[in-house]
Amino acid sequence: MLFYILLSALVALLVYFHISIRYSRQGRMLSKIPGPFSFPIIGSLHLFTDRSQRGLWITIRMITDTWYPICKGWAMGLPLLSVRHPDDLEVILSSQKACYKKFPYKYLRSWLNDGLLTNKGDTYRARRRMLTSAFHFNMLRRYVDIMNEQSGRLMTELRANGKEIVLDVLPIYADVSLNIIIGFLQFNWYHLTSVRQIVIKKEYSYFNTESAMGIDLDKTDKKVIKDYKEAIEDMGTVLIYRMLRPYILDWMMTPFTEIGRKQIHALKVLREFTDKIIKERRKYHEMLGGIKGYKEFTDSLENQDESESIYAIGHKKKLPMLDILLSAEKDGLLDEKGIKEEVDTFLLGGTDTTRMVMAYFTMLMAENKECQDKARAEVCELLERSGGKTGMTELSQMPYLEQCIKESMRLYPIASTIFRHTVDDIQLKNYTIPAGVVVICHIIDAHRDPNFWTEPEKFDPDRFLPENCRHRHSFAYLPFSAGPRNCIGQKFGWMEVKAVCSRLLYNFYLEPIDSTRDMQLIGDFVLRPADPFHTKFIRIDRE
Ligand code: HEM
Repeated sequence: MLFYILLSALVALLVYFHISIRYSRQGRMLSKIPGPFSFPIIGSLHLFTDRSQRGLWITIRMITDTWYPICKGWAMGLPLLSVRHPDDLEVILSSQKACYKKFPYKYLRSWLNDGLLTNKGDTYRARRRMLTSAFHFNMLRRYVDIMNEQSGRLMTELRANGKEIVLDVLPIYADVSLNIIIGFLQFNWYHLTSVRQIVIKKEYSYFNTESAMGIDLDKTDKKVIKDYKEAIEDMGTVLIYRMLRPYILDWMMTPFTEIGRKQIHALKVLREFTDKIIKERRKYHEMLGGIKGYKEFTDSLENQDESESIYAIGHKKKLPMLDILLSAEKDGLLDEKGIKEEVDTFLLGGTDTTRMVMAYFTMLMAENKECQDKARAEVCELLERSGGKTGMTELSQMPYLEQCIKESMRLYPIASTIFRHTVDDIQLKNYTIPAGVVVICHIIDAHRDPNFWTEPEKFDPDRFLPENCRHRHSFAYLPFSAGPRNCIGQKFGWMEVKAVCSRLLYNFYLEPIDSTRDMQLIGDFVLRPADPFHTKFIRIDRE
């Protein structure tokens, strides 16, 4: 008897839950938008029968193609709206009413907390303003040296493989991108000249000069970096797992489940890595007499003389990323937790992204020989004069290489899908959407929409000739997103990718082994191939 009473109560509760959601103002507004059939409670989750990462990718593509250009869905009471048309993307990404992030970014909060990627409101705006100065042109100029050094080192390693070698391109760029971002955070040692500083760097650098700056990773660092990369991959798996099972709440991520154990272990590794980077930088400043406050630093920016030496401690005019955070801490604008959140965020935002852009560029150059030769001719003309190095001047004079990278990022946008949460009603092209909806922005579908790109599957860098871009919808191409929450690191990432890709073409001919036509894609933090992808590298020997 008791069983039947409880069962009836449960059914009544579920019916109430269903009616109160679907027939609310929000539900009624969404009902006008087309979409797949939604069952009570589970909504459209029944479509996701294959819950692997491959299955997820295929189902989502099926949904966005079938219900072009907009569709709604439900998942355990959560209203979802899928958009891909540039007009709708423009409204969503430009709107202050939709610059919030909840699902699925909330699954990253156990790691990134209030870091820039996951934060919102006034704290977000204050931090974004503060961190923007790390990407000032004068700072970017200095980072070029790190990029040069790192890409040179990668080429030396690749060249040591012999005249010809077939490699899986996916892991190739992992170390170079991680080392460059550590260099960006710490800006260690590079431009420090005093003897005292050189002694300090040897004694106190956890990521000693060799590892952080990439001359030679020693064994300890290699293990640390391998574990770190695996932990990021594990967090990607956790993210997808939880996106498909929104009923799993944070408190359920315990050591008693496999997925809980995976997250706990990954977070431990990620935290240790970040703590070490911060600890090392603190020690460095202690040795040099302490860091200035943020206010003193920003005041001095006002009167900056471009030619001035900016690196000697005590005379800083611009700071590397981690020093901005430490100086903000000194002025009470940020605490230790905030520093960690931003370091974690930048490590995530700045490694897998650039690394995968380089990988797709390599695959596509190998498959498109004419474009490869043309880009190489441009690069060689510049690099033969500079002794193989890429300074700011060289990087600004590679228009065709840029077109090739842009076209790679069109076909394979690293952030293929991003999400926003509406906090007010918003008028899209054909529908008004209510507050409280998760908007899924399918950037990859906009990049391959035949209404905006002729023969969208074809690799054609000439699409990015200035005369061909002029009349294109400005939201048909969004590799770095757009609007108030666009990529803060785009100039840095763009420079890094050019530095590495130009050196690649200068050092190697590329030939296809696997084909991008057969490549199965999956998406977690970034868009990746599901399987290894092989390309042949043929060394170019010069006198
Ligand atoms: C070529 C490589 C890169 C691509 C394609 C890329 C793409 C993107 C995209 C599409 C977003 C928006 C994500 C969203 O709304 O969910 C984003 C955000 C972000 N990116 Fe990048 N990114 C790249 C490189 C970098 C680098 C090198 C850094 C750091 C140095 C970085 C740091 C960030 C951060 C912190 C955010 C969050 C910004 C905010 O919400 O205010 N990215 N990136």
